[in-house]
Amino acid sequence: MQSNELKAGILRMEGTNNEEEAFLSLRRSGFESEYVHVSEIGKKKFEDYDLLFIPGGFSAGDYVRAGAIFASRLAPHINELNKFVDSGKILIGVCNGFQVLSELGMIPDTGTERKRTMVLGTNDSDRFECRYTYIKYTSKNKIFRRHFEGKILQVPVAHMEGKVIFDSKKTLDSVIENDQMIFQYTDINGTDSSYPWNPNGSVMDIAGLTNREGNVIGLMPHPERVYYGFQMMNDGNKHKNGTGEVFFNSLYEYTKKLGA
Ligand SMILES: NC(=O)CC[C@H](N)C(=O)O
Repeated sequence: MQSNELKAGILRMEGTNNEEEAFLSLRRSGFESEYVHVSEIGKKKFEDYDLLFIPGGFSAGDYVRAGAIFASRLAPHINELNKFVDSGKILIGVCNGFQVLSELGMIPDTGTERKRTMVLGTNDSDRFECRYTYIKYTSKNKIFRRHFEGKILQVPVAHMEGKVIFDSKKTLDSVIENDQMIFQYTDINGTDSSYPWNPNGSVMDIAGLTNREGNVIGLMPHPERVYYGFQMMNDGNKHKNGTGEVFFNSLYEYTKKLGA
């Protein structure tokens, strides 16, 4: 019997450590989740999934650079991955997953052909930053707009290499012009973004970026770690729902509409 459920594939390899939170979050929001180890690609085909998720962690021990080895394991399948993205489906990377997408040159994708134009460098603090942050949703990206427009969200970060650095001003200008800056770090009021609000020193306080079309998403904070309200930090506000629930519901709603 064929399943009518929307299927999310969670890519993983040795050292990914957020796949279970991603698996459960995707499932709670309606997807049928399935792990795809990099060694299974080919046997499991990207085109059989409705969304692909690259989770956080320390793939290959962060050797070379965080995400570099994971990206090199995906590089032989880049045509298939590009086809997946060109079909309009969502490819999303969180933290180590964002590092992988940046290494692959899939974000911010400003050229006519995908080539690398950014890195996620070592945090300005030279430390692993593991704590709650606030991010604001400033873009008009259609996936999250309905729920997040004008909102400030609490989401935790846990990374050492999260500082967005572009290769040129031209890339930054193009990112702004194409509305690719999806999340920016801020304080709780949306006014201050100096350290520690911006945990890594990212240019323009960037916490999340998309490709030009808006369906490849990379972000450093971890919405899968705050699916429920009780996982949120007590900051005086009543967090009935976790940021993650709304985030993953948005992914589901968008994917469902795509297939309709
Ligand atoms: N939580 C994570 O995905 C960690 C990301 C990466 N290993 C870093 O420290 O930069």
